[in-house]
Amino acid sequence: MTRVIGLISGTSVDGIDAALVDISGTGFDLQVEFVAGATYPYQDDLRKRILAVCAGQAISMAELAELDDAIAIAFAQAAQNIQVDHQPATLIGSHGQTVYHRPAGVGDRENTSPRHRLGYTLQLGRGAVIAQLTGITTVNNFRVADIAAGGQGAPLVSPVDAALFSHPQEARCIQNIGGIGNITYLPPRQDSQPDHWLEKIRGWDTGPGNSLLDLAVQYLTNGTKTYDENGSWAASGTPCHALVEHWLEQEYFHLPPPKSTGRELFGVDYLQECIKDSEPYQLNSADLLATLTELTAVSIVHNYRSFLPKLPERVFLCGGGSRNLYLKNRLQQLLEPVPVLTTDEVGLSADFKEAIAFAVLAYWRQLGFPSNLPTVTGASKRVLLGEINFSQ
Ligand SMILES: Nc1ncnc2c1ncn2[C@@H]1O[C@H](COP(=O)(O)OP(=O)(O)OP(=O)(O)O)[C@@H](O)[C@H]1O
Ligand SMILES: CC(=O)N[C@H]1[C@@H]2OC[C@@H](O2)[C@@H](O)[C@@H]1O[C@H](C)C(=O)O
Repeated sequence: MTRVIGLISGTSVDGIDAALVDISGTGFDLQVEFVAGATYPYQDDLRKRILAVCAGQAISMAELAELDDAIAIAFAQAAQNIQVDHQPATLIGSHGQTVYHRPAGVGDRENTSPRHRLGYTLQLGRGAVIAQLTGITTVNNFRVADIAAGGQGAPLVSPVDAALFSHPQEARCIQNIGGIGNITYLPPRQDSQPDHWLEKIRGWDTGPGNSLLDLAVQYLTNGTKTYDENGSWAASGTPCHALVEHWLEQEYFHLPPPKSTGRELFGVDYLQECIKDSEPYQLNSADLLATLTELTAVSIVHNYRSFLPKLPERVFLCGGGSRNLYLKNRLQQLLEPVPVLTTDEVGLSADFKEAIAFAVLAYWRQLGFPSNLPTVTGASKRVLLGEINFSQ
């Protein structure tokens, strides 16, 4: 049994999720026991600097170095805090903070080969610094090896979903709704030989999760609120279906997987376009929020109906968006009769699933187990994910 800390701050940039877990087993046959989880919000100034860089603001190399230091120190502090009152961990898996993601094969429309260009991705918060500050071996930089092998470098949680949520008879979808949404499709495990089962797993980024909703709430409240708690503001409005239909024409929703995205596409500029599009309809604030929430729900379901081999028997939500009850209800209605639950209902924290996943990815890296799934990321082969930083 290895006690591992998983750390991530996602595209919402709301803070560092830390999970303390005990892991045993090998390959996809793992036992993962959740010991503790907590979210450590970024200091206001650090969050603003990160969001500015994510929005494309230019910074000097000196500022980049300072930002990287500040993030690494905050991550190391989160690792220290989560161990208080617990037996210490011997391994850390740190995703870091994504500040830039350029998916593979996107950006050069002239070239006829869809995957001709390597992706590029940057997660700040150096693992070597976290290892030195905590005294714990730290695995980080998980995405780069998959990208070097021609993959998207995301989503990486799909193999972890496969280990934790697969069912012998049931096809399942695990739908993360963070800043960005991503899906893992898990065919029934009993149906096929292990290798064949792995090849049938699918996963990709479905598009916006909460990113547009959070930005809209900040815009509508002049920054006094950061998200639509429980979706109650959106629930008080009426979605404009004509706008949703129009927004659904966006190329990303029609791009077949493998695909990944980020705030570079579904960020501030995208929201401004949406607001401009909405002007002729004279929507009030609640209607605008309801319409953006509808886009998140409809785009997820559009992805399912367009690209899954078949609809799953059950869908399990995770990520902060699973707490948006209006969004959850809309997903339930649109996917009827498929039940839409949360991962909590099968015993794994919806809030800390991503942090747990990076603990598992670090554990796999330490075992020397190649953990990307080429059918998900589009990589040419399975590779070891993550770089190991020893503390001495
Ligand atoms: N009670 C709630 N009601 C509605 N929305 C919520 C609630 N709690 C959290 N959220 C939403 O969840 C978001 C954070 O989700 P999460 O932490 O899963 O995202 P992330 O991990 O940063 O993103 P990603 O998975 O794309 O990397 C918040 O920004 C907010 O929009
Ligand atoms: C580049 C990057 O950080 N991508 C994130 C982001 O947040 C959600 C979605 O886009 C996802 O696919 C990915 O993270 C998760 C943890 C993943 O790799 O599975």
